[in-house]
Amino acid sequence: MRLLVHSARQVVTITNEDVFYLSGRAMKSVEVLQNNDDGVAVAIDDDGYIAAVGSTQYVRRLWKDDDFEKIIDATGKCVLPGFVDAHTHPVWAGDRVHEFAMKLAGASYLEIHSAGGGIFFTVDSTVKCSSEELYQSLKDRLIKMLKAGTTTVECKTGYGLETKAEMKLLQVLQRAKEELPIEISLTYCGAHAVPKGKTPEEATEIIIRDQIPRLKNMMDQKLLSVENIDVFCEKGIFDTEQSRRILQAGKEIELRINFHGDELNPMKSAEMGAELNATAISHLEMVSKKGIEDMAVSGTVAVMLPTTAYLMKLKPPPVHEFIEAGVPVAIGSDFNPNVHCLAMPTVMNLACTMFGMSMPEALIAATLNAAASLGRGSTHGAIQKGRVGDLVIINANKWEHIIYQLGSHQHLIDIVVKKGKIVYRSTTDY
Ligand SMILES: N=CN[C@@H](CCC(=O)O)C(=O)O
Ligand SMILES: [Zn+2]
Repeated sequence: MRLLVHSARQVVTITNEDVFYLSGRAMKSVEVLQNNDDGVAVAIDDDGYIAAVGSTQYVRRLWKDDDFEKIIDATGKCVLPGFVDAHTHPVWAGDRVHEFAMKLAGASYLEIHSAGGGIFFTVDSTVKCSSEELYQSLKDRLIKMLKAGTTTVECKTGYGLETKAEMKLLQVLQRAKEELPIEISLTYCGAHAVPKGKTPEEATEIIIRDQIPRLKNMMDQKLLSVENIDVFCEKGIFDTEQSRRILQAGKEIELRINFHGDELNPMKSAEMGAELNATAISHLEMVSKKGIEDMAVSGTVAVMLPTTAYLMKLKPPPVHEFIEAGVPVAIGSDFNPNVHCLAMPTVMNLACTMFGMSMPEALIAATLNAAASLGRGSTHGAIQKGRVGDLVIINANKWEHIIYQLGSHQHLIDIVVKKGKIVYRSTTDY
């Protein structure tokens, strides 16, 4: 056995049902094991999967202490599933702190983008960097995410745009996937913006005729393992029909559809995504009622991004309409040079304060439902026998502190476990 965590004050299992996600009324509460005698324990096997969860006495009867490679005494602490960040753009160079100042002074995101800033500024800085430089900054960001409790993260390309540069970003992410202890779900997002000097139609053709076939070729040669395809479906970027063609081409090479839609303008992205059986759609501030209904039917996950709405002062998306309609709602940090947030505890706090979510809703959105948005709803995001042994152990006697104590996750997170291995321990930092 790889790991025993025992005597915890609480273990938040999320659910005891055999489900891939939670929605509707089932999001109102999370399953918490608490035992006032000798606390609660989790045992993780040699392959990194959860072998047992229950009272410390029960779990300790199943094995001898000598059977475990490592034992953690979690007396007085709470154990949660590792967080799953459903949406990030982590590989880029050149910060945009100057644009933050412009936005504070009133400039809008699309104004900055149309004037050649925004994504274009980042692309210009990124393409000048070597793969090694990009890898080192990516690694630094991913390790910070891990220390903030994220054990699985969706990572997009999108700051290369041209074919060669996009393939380079995919390779940098692939290296991180192979070398780092955080699990990565890799997303190809060549359609993040229309490269300068091209029309959206020309860019769409290049993506379909050149980039996607190259991607397939590299995947066939096992040089890349990309899981998802993304596009920025937005007025002035890729329209809904161009987005549909790109996503369909990705689907044909067996990528899951997971894209940006209905953010700044109503685009009927949700309706289009549901038609294509998208796994997930992000943002959705401007979604229509029909779009919500269609996503409920197709089982598409709605990925809400509270940091973006906060920074850009967007109208909050209709989170409760999604939940009541039966759509699985997830959250993500949307880490990118526009929104510099690496920590899911902060995202959960903003989901509550900005979007009116309850703490159980925010935690489910940051674990099981985020896992579902990455095709991992049956294996990640909950502490159940047979699921991956990803844990966050916090120095608090009630799990809600991880959301309530805004900006304090560094002080609360004691240990992060990925597949039964300790990948971060706060004491080693001091
Ligand atoms: N909307 C498109 N992509 C990002 C922003 C990327 C950028 O501004 O660099 C987002 O999700 O918010
Ligand atoms: Zn994004």
